Amino acid sequence: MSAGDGVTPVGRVPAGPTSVPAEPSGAPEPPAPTRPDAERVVLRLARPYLGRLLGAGLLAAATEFAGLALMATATWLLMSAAGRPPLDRLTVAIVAVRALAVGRGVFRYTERLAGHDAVLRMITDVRARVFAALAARREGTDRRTGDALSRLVSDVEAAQDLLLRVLVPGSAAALVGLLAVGGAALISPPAAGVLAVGLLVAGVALPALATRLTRRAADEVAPLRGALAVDAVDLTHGAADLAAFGATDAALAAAEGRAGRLARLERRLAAVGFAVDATGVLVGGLTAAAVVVVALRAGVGGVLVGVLAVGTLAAVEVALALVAAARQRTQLRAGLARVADLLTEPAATEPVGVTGPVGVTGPVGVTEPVGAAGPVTGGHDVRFEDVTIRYRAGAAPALAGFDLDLPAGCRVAVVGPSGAGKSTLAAALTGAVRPAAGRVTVGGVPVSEHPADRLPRIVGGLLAEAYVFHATVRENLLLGRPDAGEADLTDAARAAGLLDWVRDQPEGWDTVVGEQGGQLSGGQRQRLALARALLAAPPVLVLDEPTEGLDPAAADAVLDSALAATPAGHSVLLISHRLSGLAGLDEILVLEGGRVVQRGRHEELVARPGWYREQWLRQEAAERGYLALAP
Ligand SMILES: Nc1ncnc2c1ncn2[C@@H]1O[C@H](COP(=O)(O)OP(=O)(O)OP(=O)(O)O)[C@@H](O)[C@H]1O
Repeated sequence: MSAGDGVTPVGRVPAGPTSVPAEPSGAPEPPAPTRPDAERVVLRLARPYLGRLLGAGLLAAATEFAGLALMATATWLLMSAAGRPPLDRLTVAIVAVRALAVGRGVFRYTERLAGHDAVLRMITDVRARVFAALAARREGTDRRTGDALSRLVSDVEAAQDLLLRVLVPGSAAALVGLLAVGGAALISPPAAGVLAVGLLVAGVALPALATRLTRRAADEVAPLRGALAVDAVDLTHGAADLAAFGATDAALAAAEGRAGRLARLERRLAAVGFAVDATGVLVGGLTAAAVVVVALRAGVGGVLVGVLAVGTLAAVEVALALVAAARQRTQLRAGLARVADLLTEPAATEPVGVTGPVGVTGPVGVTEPVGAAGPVTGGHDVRFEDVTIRYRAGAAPALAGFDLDLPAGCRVAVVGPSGAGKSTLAAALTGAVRPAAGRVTVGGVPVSEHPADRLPRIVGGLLAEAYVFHATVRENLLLGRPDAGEADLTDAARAAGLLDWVRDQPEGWDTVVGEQGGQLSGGQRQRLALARALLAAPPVLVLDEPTEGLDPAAADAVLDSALAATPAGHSVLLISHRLSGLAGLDEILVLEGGRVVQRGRHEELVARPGWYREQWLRQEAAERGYLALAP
């Protein structure tokens, strides 16, 4: 990314109705530009399972061939039996029919087993990589939850279908087609020539036609499905706000519009599919008729003509599997392109720990952070050098020429009005946004060069809009440090002012907090997120508005105890609106419009005219008034 390019942080979702009701904002992405190499990217991941896939392909070919041979042998048997020959002349054919009928079932079963075994192994790997890429994505993304979900589920299934529904049956059909022509040539070379033409029409021309007719519509389907997944998330999570603003109908109408378009596209795809299938049946019939005429003219005997006719019908049917494969391939293109895009993004999104356990699911489905194998110890100096961050090209920078030295063990607060750039600072430190100019280093190494699974163990804490999982209090806390014991949980909860509440709950640590902590008050949710950050205790602890939602007295107490609970030698970067409780910090920076306008210790700043002093006096007066009114 060049300096000045817009940077979009990870995990920040444009809030509220902005993204929902208006048709243009929620409109589906334009069809993904097709990547010619998308299939290659996905197939590269299948390499370790090539042997298994090859086996599945051969078994699929054996299944189809057994079916074809069964039809041909059964026809020969029936027609020969009509002439009442001695039974011993039919014995071999009778045994062959039985063997082929049983063999076909066995081949089909083992093919499914081998194919699914290979593909499910591969898909686990692909899903882990896609998940890791989504999780490790540090910049350039404003992907929405629903879209990410859609990538993780349906797009990844495209990779599975590419192998199971396109490559395996497609190559089996091609192989069996060749064998059928070879077999027919043994009876009558001219008839084999006609069969070859019929198979080329069914297996090459028709698939090409199907691809041509459905490509455009198919390319629109995947982004539309992604947009609908986003709609589903917005409509459920934003239901209360939409209702409050009377925007429910508009949002529903927009979503219905997209659903209608998707249905129309799918209908069109189905109609073209039926037409092509019908043409395929016609091609089969015409080819069989032509084979019969040519074979009769070539003087082939009656029984063998019958065998050729039925064999032709069966062979064309096998070749028509290529039409289905082509159709499927067309429909998979957009999904595959989206997966390939994600898997080939530049280094910053390099898959995290794909060789190890990625996103290990905990006891009730809370996903542990990658690499959260215990706290990292040791000093980690943080330095911002002339850092400029711009979210959109041409827009005013969120941070401009920002410098900060945060030696290991130092405690610094960043304060300032709303929109000053405080959270952007934290995002730059955690690698969620990348500076357009300047650099941010931790332990002397630029943030972007830290391995993605290591940085969160050095820098972390309570970030803006911390997520609370639909799990128990214990599980939410253990996310911070999976190996924490009961005493650690108690200490962290006490420091965050959550312990009394936990002890009051009948289920204690096992109290389920609801989706996004919906069964907690705003303050309890904040304390829970703070306790988790304190439990994680990274060497560089970022606390973005740790006391938001707490009343002044509780906020002071929680901030004091949280700072006291931070181990000596660990640095703290505290971001706050409130100026109370900052007296013990080593330095306070006042940000305005992305620039540092004041810096110093609390007692220096309150003594100087400026934003800090004004704000301090205002907050003091307001809080004194609040406390005076409080019962
Ligand atoms: N994801 C984003 N996309 C575009 N602009 C953004 C994004 N996040 C923040 N900004 C802009 O960057 C500027 C700084 O925002 P930031 O969230 O860092 O401010 P803040 O000081 O933390 O504000 P607050 O105290 O209200 O949380 C603001 O002008 C904001 O509109």
